[in-house]
Amino acid sequence: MLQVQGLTAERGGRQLFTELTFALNAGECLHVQGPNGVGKTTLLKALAGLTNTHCGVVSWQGKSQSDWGDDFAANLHYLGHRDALKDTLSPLENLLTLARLQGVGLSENAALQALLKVGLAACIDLPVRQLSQGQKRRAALARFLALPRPLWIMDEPLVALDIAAQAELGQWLAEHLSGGGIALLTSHQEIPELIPAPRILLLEAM
Ligand SMILES: Nc1ncnc2c1ncn2[C@@H]1O[C@H](COP(=O)(O)OP(=O)(O)OP(=O)(O)O)[C@@H](O)[C@H]1O
Repeated sequence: MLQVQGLTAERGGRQLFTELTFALNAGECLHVQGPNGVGKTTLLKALAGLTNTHCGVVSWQGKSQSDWGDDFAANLHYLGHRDALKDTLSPLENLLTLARLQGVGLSENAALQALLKVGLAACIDLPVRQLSQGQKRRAALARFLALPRPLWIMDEPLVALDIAAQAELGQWLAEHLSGGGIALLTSHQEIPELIPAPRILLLEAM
């Protein structure tokens, strides 16, 4: 379970959100909504433990982020505006390198299966710098499928994806949730139908 208690953040001297409190159980998805600049990315980064620009308590499985320390990251995948891929490496090398750096066992065959699932059969060995934006995003999504983690945090995951890939992402999210995973995402686009439907958190300008 992800628990958020009294989360407050400001950026550049401006209060973004204050005293946010909610909990997400296994199988639940939260769609964070709100206008540009309201603080959605800031919230997702705070929940992923990628910023310290906030105060309040974020707990995962009953233990606070600070108590988890560096081990917290192993519970989640984060997809940000940038795809966090090394440009000179192929999608396959990116995936295998990530797994190695994180000390996770991932066979080449399992990595290939994930890359095929995200539709990258034709560019598995190309350096990422030669991929289109949508292909880069697919390559970034491959790690969600190759390295199972219970918490998925996705900032505008639909950006650059074509219609077919958007529908597939909806399917992967649904499978993740039905397997007991938790997901938080932002999207200015309508997200493909999920079962169960996401809960909504609307951030409003303060
Ligand atoms: N590094 C930074 N330093 C100062 N202010 C920042 C910084 N990053 C973001 N901000 C400010 O924090 C506010 C919230 O930004 P954030 O990216 O969280 O918004 P958002 O809701 O995700 O917006 P969008 O829908 O445009 O992606 C914005 O007003 C932005 O100008």
